[in-house]
Parts: sequence; C-alpha cells; structure tokens
Amino acid sequence: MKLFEETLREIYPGDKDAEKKAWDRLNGLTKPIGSLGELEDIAAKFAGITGKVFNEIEKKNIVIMCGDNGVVEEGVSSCPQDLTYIVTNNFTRGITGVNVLAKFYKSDITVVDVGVKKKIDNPKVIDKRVMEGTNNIVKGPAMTREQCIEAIEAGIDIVEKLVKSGYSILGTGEMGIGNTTTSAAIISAITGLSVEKTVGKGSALTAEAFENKKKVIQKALDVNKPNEEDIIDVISKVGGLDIAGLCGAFLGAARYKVPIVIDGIIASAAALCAYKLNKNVKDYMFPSHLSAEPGAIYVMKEIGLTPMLNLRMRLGEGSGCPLAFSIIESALYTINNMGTFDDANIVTDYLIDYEGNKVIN
Ligand SMILES: Cc1cc2ncn([C@H]3O[C@H](COP(=O)(O)O)[C@@H](O)[C@H]3O)c2cc1C
Ligand SMILES: O=C(O)c1cccnc1
Repeated sequence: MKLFEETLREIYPGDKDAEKKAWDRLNGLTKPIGSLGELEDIAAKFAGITGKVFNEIEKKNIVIMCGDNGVVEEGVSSCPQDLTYIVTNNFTRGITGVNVLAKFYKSDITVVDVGVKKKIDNPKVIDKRVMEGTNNIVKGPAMTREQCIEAIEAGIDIVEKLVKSGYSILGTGEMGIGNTTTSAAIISAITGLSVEKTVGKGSALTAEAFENKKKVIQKALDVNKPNEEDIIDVISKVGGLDIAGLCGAFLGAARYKVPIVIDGIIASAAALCAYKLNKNVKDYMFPSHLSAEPGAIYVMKEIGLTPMLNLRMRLGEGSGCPLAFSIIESALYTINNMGTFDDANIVTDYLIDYEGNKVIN
C-alpha cells in the first residue's frame, strides 16, 4: 500500500520546457515544418520525459505480466486455461510471437508470474504470485482490494529494478486466457460504454460463444457494480492480476521517468486504469498499435493518444512493443542527426507551417 500511494504522489507531468526545446530543434531541421509528422511528436514527447533534447535508447525491455482468470469457467475463451501456464513458460524458450519480434528489434523481455493458477517452477520467470488465478467475476469480485494493490506494487517494483539496471524504454505485455473478457469489463465500467461496443472475440470465438461472452461481461458488471470513480474497486471486482500488474508498470514508468509502450487491448485497459489514477501518466505513454479488439479505440480516445500503427494485430504478449521501439528509435535518430537550416545554408524567412502560419526560427 505504501509503495502504491508513494508512487501516485510522485508522478509529475513531462518537462514542457525540454519538449519546447525539442520542437525548436525540430523546426530548425532542414525540412518543411512538421513534415516528419508523428516522428516529430514522438521525439518531442520523449524529450519531455527525459528532460533532454538529444536522447538515445540504451536497452529495451518488455514486461510481460502473466495470470489466470477465474471467469474462463463461463466459456468466454475458446482456449483451455492451462495455456496461460504453457505460454508463460514458452516466453523463456524464445518461441512465442513476442520473443521473435523482441529478438529482431533487440529488446529484452521480463516474464512475471503475478498469479498463474498452476505454480510455475522456472527460474527465468519472476515470482510475484498474488493468488492462484482470480475468482470468477460472474460470482463476485476477482480479488480483494489488497490483492489488487499487491499486484500493482509488483508492477511498480519490477519497473524500478529495470530502470536501475539501465533500461531506458519499457514495453507492456501479458498472458492470461480470458483476459480480453476482463479488459472489456474494465473498459465498459470506466467509460460507461455498453459491452456491445467494447467486447471482441479475443483469441477467436464461435458466434454462439461470442453472444455468451457479452452476457457474461454484462452479468459481471451487474453483480459487482464497480465504482468507476474508484479504479482499485474496478480492477479488483472485474479485472485481472495481469491488468493490475501492468497498471503498476505504467505508474512506475511515470514515477521513474521512463517511456513506456502500450501493446494491445489488455495493456490498453491497464493504461486506462493508470491514467485514471493519475492523469500525468499519459505524458510517459506511447501506444504501439490499435488492437483489433473494438474496445481499444475507446481507450485511446479516453486517454487522448494516437496509436502509431494499425496492423489488425490481436495477439497481445507485448508483440506490438518491438515495432513501436523501432519507430521511436527512428524518431530519436532523426532529431539527433539531421542537419539544420543553418548547416544547409538555407534562408528561413519564408517558412510557414502547414496551417499557413509564419514560423520564426
Ligand atoms: C497460443 C496462444 C498464445 C497467446 N499469446 C497471447 N494470447 C492472447 O490470448 C489470450 C486472450 O484471449 P481470450 O480472452 O480469448 O482468452 C491472452 O492470453 C492473450 O495474451 C494467446 C492465446 C493463445 C491461444
Ligand atoms: O489486442 C490484444 O492484446 C489481444 C487481442 C486478442 C487476444 N489477445 C490479445
């Protein structure tokens, strides 16, 4: 509880002065104003996080929170629950989707057991087990408030250790059969949007099972009546341990001033929770892609973020993060290395932006 409260108190907005200096540099580079589009936004936002105009990424890490969800007994996933256990172990064997993309883009991963039902006996998986999978949210709360905060604190603690060991950008991933159900429940609870709007087919469902999934989420909301003003109430009643752990990772990244990338729908639901707990967290978040799950777009709107990519991806695991890292690194390399108008002997007194306003360099 102490770490959680202390972290919430120590999250500040990004450095607007550094961001402004980054924009001054971007506007002085030898190109039409704003012509590198979102690459410029990314470089400036990064400067706001570190307080420096020139940045390089030393080491990258994707934090993968793994946990089971009691609601799978309601038939909300086509996959058996023990896939959570199997895939969690597979992350340490280098054979999953996120492993391959992370390897290609030279990112490390950190695998965390925050509550897989069957105990994981694997030294490469960090043991932060809060409980043996959550309770079925159709029958009552997923977990207690204390368990929820314990999982959030696990996320903060992992991030603190990664930052101290030199990681300068983080990503978010998860594994937990049934977690597209808990994600939709959280997004509906917080935004007030109907389940019809936020629910998707997750890893895949028959038409009949999809109708059942919608009813299950609605029932979980009716039974638990989560209070949208109280994010711990929402996560502990209709969420999951993976979402709580990732929420902690977002809070920790903002506290320790490192950029953090949002992956798919589950990480998006966690990002929304972190944002509602402290709005400054937004200044540290980079959304990688727009998940194919329908709820994702509403999360992005609610936080006010624009995903870099739309590749119809719906894997989770943190698989979007390496792709985003490559774009962010491209943005940083550009601001660091492009020549200025002065370098290029180009007179700038004619410069206007795309809206037609005069730009003074
Ligand atoms: C082999 C396999 C690997 C995965 N890796 C991530 N997920 C993804 O699918 C699950 C969520 O979907 P649902 O809510 O429908 O259960 C999560 O574990 C998510 O990370 C996987 C799913 C499968 C089957
Ligand atoms: O967008 C995601 O993260 C996602 C979508 C479906 C299943 N698992 C993850």
